[in-house]
Amino acid sequence: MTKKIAIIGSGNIGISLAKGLVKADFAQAADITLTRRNIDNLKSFADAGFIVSSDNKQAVAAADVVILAVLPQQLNTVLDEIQPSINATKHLVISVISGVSCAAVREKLGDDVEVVRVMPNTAIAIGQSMTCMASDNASAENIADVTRMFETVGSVVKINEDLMTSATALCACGIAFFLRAIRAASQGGVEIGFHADEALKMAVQTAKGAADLLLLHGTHPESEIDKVTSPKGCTIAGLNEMEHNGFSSSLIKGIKLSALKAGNLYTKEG
Ligand SMILES: NC(=O)C1=CN([C@@H]2O[C@H](COP(=O)(O)OP(=O)(O)OC[C@H]3O[C@@H](n4cnc5c(N)ncnc54)[C@H](OP(=O)(O)O)[C@@H]3O)[C@@H](O)[C@H]2O)C=CC1
Ligand SMILES: O=C(O)[C@@H]1CCC=N1
Repeated sequence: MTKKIAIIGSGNIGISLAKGLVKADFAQAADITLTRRNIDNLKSFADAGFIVSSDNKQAVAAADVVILAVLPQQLNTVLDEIQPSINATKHLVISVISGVSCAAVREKLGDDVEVVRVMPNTAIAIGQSMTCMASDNASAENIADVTRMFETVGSVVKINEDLMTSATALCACGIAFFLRAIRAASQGGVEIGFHADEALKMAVQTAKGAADLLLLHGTHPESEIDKVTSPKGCTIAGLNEMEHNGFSSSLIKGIKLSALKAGNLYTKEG
């Protein structure tokens, strides 16, 4: 039997996940219920065959897998609301919410509920997510199921739960960091003579090539950089100028601050 999925909180990441699961043929749209308070914003998804609803309790009651995807500050209201509809023997709860432990979810939903915490990124919509996963009580079977689910929409790494906020910064926020780097490169491209659209296309393909070199060769970035930097050449001149201006340092500092912030997004009191 196909498992029914309820995505509670269908905003940026909930929708990206739903699209990715359908695109990867992991689920049919009709097996996924999308909830949010303002369902007018989900009209195109209803048209595409998803079930859309503002009734979280009903969505949970009809589901086998409950995916929590509201903002951390919206979570307590949702947990209080769905708690009476949760059945520990039936439901597997998956939370994508930053900074909220499996134990904190169980504190509201019940001690015997299996909870898996996952941290995908928005590239999940195109099957290219880097998803980190942790649980302190899910069965091996449920862990394997969740791994399979998220492997259909990208790569999955199982980590210790205490590293989940670090994973949030590096992988989930990381999408924005690399996108900003691409934007900056395209802005540089405009200054040196290209129209904005062609500069962006060139920067995007160059970034993709860099990532693919590492993925396909399995090499370290510096060894690929060594192949680009001709002695007395223009690459090393540009790279060193960037480093003098704090390129690596600013990326590292940004990731550290994001990780710190990710750990402080939620309070039990709401
Ligand atoms: N965006 C990202 O790249 C990633 C986000 N995350 C995590 O995912 C979670 C969601 O983030 P994101 O998608 O960006 O945020 P959004 O604000 O885009 O989505 C949250 C959604 O929750 C809905 N919502 C709020 N309250 C309720 C409620 N009581 N019942 C049902 N739905 C509700 C909102 O819609 P409405 O107001 O209509 O109810 C909104 O659509 C966060 O906890 C974040 O930490 C994790 C990984 C990556
Ligand atoms: O910015 C945020 O808080 C969320 C969590 C990770 C990505 N977006």
